[in-house]
Amino acid sequence: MRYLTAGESHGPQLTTIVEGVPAHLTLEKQDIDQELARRQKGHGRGRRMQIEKDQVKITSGVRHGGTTGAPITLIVENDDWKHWTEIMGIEPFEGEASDVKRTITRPRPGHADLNGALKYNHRDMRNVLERSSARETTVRVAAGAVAKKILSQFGIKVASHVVEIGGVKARDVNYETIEDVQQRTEDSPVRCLDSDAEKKMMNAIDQAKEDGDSIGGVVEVLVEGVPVGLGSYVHYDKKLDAKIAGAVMGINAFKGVEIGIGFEAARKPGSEIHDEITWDQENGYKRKTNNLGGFEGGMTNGMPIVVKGVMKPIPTLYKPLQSVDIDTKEAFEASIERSDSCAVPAAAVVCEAVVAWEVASALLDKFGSDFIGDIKENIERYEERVKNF
Ligand SMILES: Cc1cc2nc3c(=O)[nH]c(=O)nc-3n(C[C@H](O)[C@H](O)[C@H](O)COP(=O)(O)O)c2cc1C
Ligand SMILES: C=C(O[C@@H]1CC(C(=O)O)=C[C@@H](OP(=O)(O)O)[C@H]1O)C(=O)O
Repeated sequence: MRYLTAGESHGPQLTTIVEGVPAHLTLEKQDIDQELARRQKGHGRGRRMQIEKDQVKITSGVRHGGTTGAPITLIVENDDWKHWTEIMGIEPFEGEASDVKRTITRPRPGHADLNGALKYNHRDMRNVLERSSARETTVRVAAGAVAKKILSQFGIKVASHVVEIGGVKARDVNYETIEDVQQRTEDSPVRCLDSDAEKKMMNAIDQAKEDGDSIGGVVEVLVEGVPVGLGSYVHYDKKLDAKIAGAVMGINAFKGVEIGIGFEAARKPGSEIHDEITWDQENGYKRKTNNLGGFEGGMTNGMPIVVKGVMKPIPTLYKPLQSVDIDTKEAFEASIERSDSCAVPAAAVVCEAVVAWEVASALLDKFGSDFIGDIKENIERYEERVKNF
């Protein structure tokens, strides 16, 4: 599967074209809207999220609630667009050219503004921020919702939770089932499983906001029910753990990825890290532990996939950092755009989407991608062979 996205943060809409989705997958608008709504929630978001009520329009590739195998076009309109038509100057606007006084000439440290302006020769850095904005993650979540729907056909479940915000760490990351994680995180304003840490995280976000500052954190994505052997060791660009790492790093403001125990592996001997192999008649091969987060040799090993991503603090600060005006070259405080003070809970949903996408793509690479019924049969046959191996 592949997808492209297009659209500006304050333009009319975001669009994605998703290609390679098997035919005869039941896909309703609601499957996507519920993921879009999850992405909009979370303590610490700015005023923009009160303006938007993200809903998808499916304009191709789906008929009578089922996919046809043709490219699927997904559109999310920006409700805020009506306030930005003059500044954006996108057709069919027929007024004067954009008001030059609204030109952005003071780059924000930590955002794409200055590098993008230099690279593309934009003297108005709005041309950069409109596309570098994480508003684009709406349609990545929409594409991820399609991936999740594919995975759900084969009993593969995806969830995420927030494990750290602004230095406050969740202690109780124990959970019974993946449904338990899904339920408890939906009930939490910061998507955290530890209710003590949840309150401290909310306080940290409120404090950052009061101080005109921002904070980041760590999210964890879990994928359960994955067959053994997705991805491959035979070539670097077939390793599924590497693809997942790339997808997570591709999320705006993500600065690090861990698979399983990740960086902790540097501090422990092999005897405490590697997951011992067992076998029994009923279940076939299993692991006693899951330190390596479901991967060996770039392939899934049948254990749950466990991926962590680190999000840096939001760059736009109400207490701005020093910058330089690109017109006058004078030192200025950076431009203040309306902003989130913490978007880690929302980013967890984005992280889920991009991981689901990579896993679903690897699944279709292995088992075929034309008709959902053929894929089911292929998986059943494969799982039988693996069990009796
Ligand atoms: C869900 C989400 C919301 C974000 N909201 C903001 C925001 O309100 N203000 C801001 O300056 N950056 C925000 N960011 C981060 C910027 O988009 C990001 O830092 C920027 O694109 C530069 O990319 P980089 O941080 O990956 O280098 C957000 C990121 C995510 C994932
Ligand atoms: C719009 C979203 O996030 C935006 C991401 C973002 C950025 O710079 O990344 C800046 C803010 O945009 P605005 O200035 O319009 O408030 C966020 O609100 C969204 O997540 O849907």
